Amino acid sequence: MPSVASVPMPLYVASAISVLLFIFISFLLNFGGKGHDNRAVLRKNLLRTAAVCLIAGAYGTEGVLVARRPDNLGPSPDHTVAATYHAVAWAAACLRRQLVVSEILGLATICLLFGVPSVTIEAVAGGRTKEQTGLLAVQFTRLLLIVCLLADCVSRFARRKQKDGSTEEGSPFLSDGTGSPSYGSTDRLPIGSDSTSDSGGDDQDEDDEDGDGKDVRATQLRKSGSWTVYLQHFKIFLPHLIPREDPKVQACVLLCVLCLVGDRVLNILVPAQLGLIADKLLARQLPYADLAIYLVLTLVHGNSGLGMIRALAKIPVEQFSYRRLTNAAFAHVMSLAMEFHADRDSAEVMKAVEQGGALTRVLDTAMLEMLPTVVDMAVAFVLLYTKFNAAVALCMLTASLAFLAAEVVTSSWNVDNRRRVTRAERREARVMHQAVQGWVTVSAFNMLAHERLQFGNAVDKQLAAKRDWSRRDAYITALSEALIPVTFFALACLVAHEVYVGRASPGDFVFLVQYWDFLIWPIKFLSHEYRYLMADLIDAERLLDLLTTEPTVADREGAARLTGPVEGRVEFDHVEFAYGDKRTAIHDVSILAQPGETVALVGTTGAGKSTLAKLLLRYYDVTGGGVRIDGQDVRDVTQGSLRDVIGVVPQDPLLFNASIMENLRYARLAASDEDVYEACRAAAIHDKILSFADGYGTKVGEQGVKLSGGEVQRLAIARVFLKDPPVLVLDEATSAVDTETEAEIQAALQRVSKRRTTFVIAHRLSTVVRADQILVLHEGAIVEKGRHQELLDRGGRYAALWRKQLGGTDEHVLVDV
Ligand SMILES: Nc1ncnc2c1ncn2[C@@H]1O[C@H](COP(=O)(O)OP(=O)(O)OP(=O)(O)O)[C@@H](O)[C@H]1O
Repeated sequence: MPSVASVPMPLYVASAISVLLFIFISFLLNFGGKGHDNRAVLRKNLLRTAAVCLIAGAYGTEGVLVARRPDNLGPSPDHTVAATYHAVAWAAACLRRQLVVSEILGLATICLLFGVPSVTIEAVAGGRTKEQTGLLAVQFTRLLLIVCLLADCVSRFARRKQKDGSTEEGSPFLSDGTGSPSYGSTDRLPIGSDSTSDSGGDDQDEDDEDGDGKDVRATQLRKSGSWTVYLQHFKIFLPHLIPREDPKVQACVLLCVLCLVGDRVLNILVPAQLGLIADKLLARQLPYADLAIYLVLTLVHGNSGLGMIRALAKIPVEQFSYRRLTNAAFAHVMSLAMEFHADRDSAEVMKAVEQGGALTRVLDTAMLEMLPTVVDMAVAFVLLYTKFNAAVALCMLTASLAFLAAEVVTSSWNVDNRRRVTRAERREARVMHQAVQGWVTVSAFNMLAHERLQFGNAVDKQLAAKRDWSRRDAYITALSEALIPVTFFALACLVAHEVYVGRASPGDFVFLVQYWDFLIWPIKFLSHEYRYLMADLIDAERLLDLLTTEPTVADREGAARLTGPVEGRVEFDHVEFAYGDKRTAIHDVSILAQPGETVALVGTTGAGKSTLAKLLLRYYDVTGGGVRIDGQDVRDVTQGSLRDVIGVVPQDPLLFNASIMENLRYARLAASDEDVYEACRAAAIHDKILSFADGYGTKVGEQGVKLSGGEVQRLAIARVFLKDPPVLVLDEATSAVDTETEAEIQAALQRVSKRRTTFVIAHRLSTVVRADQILVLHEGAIVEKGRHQELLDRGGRYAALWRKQLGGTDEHVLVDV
């Protein structure tokens, strides 16, 4: 007699797994979201709520009816388990404040997919008992309700589509319109911004202040919504983490994967072998041979076998990510424009790059640790299902997913604390860097105690943040790990029952005990890794911020090199410029410097002289007009080729903490020793260098602190001589030398400037009297223009400046002119 038992049991198991996975994935996608926008929810009215409740009730009834079915109809635990899973899923949907369209659609589809075939099989089977007919009626009613609900969802979706017209047509149903795979929430809670976070609000604000508002992007990231949306921001790191073009690293990844596969096989073989030994012992046989096999298997399985090979193969994989990521971060930071560097604290930038290094573990963690664990769970499911029954397998799967879900929830409780830690670390680095770098100022003002206090506070803050994070981490670990013995207890009860009823042997129980270790360890590891992966991502937020910062000055697509040989005709054509939102720094400035001419820029402090030099070097782009060299706009040529033809002696030249020779060669790496000596002679510093104990090998200290201001300036001039560019910018190049040395350098400068266009920025007017043009700047505009004598004759601003300097007033008087 055909009976309900003719429905294939795997159909029920598959349906239970589908519903379980659907709920889990739906949870993952939704977690962190504040809610769903109108398009994604069905208003919860009485009819719909009643329909969902009835479906849940129908599944519950089906479960009870099947469980209580008389034995002669064939016990069907899989059917009962599947019905229970569905009942719970629908009950959970009913308990939500809103009915989410995607969830209803997903659940209904799964139910129809598995429900229709099973009900059809049961319906066509003849000779039903009264109970079977009752069960069929329940199932049929349930299917009808589901179809109605599905139709309701679809019609609502269609109505919505009509209303929204094309706007929604293009967007995926589950999308929030931003292309993100979320459920369409627009206003989401920041990840981890739960009310239970113990990071005090005040502290938070204070820390944000520490960031000087530079955490804007990180804040945007946090506010971006659920963690799936959040993770998408990190896509830009993928090329640096995946070894697409490196066969050696690819081979190592493959080796790791093979080790993992071997590991998974041994995960089963080792406990199976132990089960075999237990069975032999119970049968009073001596299992020496099996014990020897067990020994070999465990040796291969452990850290002295596959573990060691994997550890060795992982080294190049980790180094690959580190190399790519840090090089990319360094190159990007260095390619950013002056605006960025003027705005950021260098210590913080360095710390951000260092913190971002945590991402190098991502490939390792995601590919080599987390992915295999998912495979482990699938293998364990099949194994437990074939060895025992669906209940045992589903119990394991449910517990694992619940464990992971708990991890996702609990980890989010600590996200704010982690952000506080990274911010506090960056602040600590900044305070230390500023104090160490500014040691001279600190000690000159006798502020050592103050700096110690500042640093101490920064350290305390960092430790307090870390303490909060670690404490919460310990609570989270304790909470999530409490699930482990509970799961083992449930599994052990189920297997013990199977042994008791004779469907499994005691050896199978031993198998479970050993296999449990292999199974739970990766799951524990997975959740642990998830937590640390989130921490790594938080640490890398500022690096992400840096890497996504567009340079404000960049080479145009296909920009050519400045074509040469460059004669040095420099033209400022009605140039306008302002720093950020500040008031105009340069206003309608036009200058034409013919090749070989010397143009002097004089004027009050803050008049805009150095700014003009920065515009020539294209550290900033003009906001109006244009700057041209030999008729080529500096914005149309590559920055590299532009800076190759300009030599600068800045107001405060920076020397690297290396030998004098190395510092000089920085201008031209291929320069011979004789070229360097020649340049130094021209800059009147050669004899001085030879008088040092180590001559050209003398270390200059950080920023050249071991040299006098005049010596540093002359070395900077020598560097430019060595570079030998067609255009020179001397920004107060001789301000720090005595009158005698200045005369020497001036003579040298005149010699070299004969062949090149030179811009001289000077406060000391005696240095510019021979200039071909003298431009007097005032508040960003040229107010006077001419040669020295012409300007004196005019009796204007320049003449007044000149008189004051002749009168013996010091340079500071110029500030007030
Ligand atoms: N990075 C910057 N961001 C914002 N404003 C700036 C920046 N650099 C300079 N400024 C402002 O632009 C104006 C012109 O500065 P600039 O350095 O060109 O003056 P200067 O004539 O060279 O002065 P000095 O003779 O003292 O060197 C000043 O008011 C200055 O405060």
